[in-house]
Amino acid sequence: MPIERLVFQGLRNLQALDVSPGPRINLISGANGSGKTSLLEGIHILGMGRSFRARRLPQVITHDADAVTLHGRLSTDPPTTIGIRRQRDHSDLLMKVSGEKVERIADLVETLPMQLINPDAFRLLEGPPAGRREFLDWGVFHVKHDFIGAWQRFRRALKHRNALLRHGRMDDASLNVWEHELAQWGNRLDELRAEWVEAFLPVFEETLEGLISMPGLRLRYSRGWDRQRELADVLHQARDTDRQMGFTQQGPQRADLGIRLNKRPAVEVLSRGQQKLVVSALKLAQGRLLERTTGRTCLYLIDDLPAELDRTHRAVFCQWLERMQCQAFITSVDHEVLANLWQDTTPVAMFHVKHDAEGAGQLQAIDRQTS
Ligand SMILES: Nc1ncnc2c1ncn2[C@@H]1O[C@H](COP(=O)(O)OP(=O)(O)OP(=O)(O)O)[C@@H](O)[C@H]1O
Repeated sequence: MPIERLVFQGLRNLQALDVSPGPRINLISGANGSGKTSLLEGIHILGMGRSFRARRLPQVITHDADAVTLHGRLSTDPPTTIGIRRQRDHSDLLMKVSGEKVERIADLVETLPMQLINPDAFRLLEGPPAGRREFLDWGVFHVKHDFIGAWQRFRRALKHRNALLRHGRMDDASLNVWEHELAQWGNRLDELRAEWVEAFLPVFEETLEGLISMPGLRLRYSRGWDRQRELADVLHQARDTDRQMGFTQQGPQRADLGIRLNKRPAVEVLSRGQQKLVVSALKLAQGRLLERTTGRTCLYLIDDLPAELDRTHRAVFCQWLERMQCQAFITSVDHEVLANLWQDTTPVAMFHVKHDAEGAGQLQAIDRQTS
């Protein structure tokens, strides 16, 4: 569901803001350093409980402020609100959904499904498997309701097994207990992931085909341990080597999404631009599958689109966003580049971030065309 109101205070260089974004395409323009990315960052924190560029949340608090407070209202009936507050001198992150305090980031993620497309996101193909696992689990989390329970039980069992391995004690009875739990929930995670990948593949292939023709490209899920063997046996037999290493070497915590072109790793053969299109197709396909399976839309945060895609691919990318009925926040230095890419029937809201001599950024609505 789209965000219909944003109220931010104490976020980087941005002055306190209270804006009503459009339900579909929101274009944010402004000079370098004006605060465009900071706006996307604030929305990202609302939905994910963390920044996409600061390791620690206090870094996003305006230099002379005590706290950052972010508030969003979603156009559900009745409206859903999300509130986040982080004080500089407290380590706790206060999170509220519809006025109720929540403890788990998963509650935010569930409330506001979002995908980020920025220069870092384009490293999804070349980066470590953890990024691709996160991508995979985002999809599974939103469409498979028992995923979070299975994931939490699996993580708990993994933590206990790793602790026993590290302490170096030959406590086989305890290991048996946690390995049993680990195998049970690990197998469940694998089933859910495999089912999701099966549904995702055709959507991804269709989306990619719409962006660029790449017939030899294959996406393959690997579960993290030998396909021919039971997880329980793998864990049992690996006890000695796992003890030496001090952690569990095989299992769903090592799963990956392999992306290959004509049997070679895609990163080795694709140009930077082609990699960007593959990642764009992955991200768009996530939102399309979410829409198809749950009827919910995914919010897209897209940082500096003109810099990332050429004119033709930019236009095709925007057509997908239009078709998907999703809400998107797209930044660029110059709004002219993005303003004419949309059909007359698509509601487009435009904002400009103006910054003063001291560097403070002010978000202003500059135009709006709705159908
Ligand atoms: N904690 C902070 N408090 C105040 N200002 C900050 C803080 N952190 C960063 N800034 C400043 O905020 C400004 C906005 O940065 P931001 O990355 O959002 O700009 P941008 O419009 O996306 O720029 P670009 O087009 O160059 O990517 C920068 O000038 C930066 O120095």
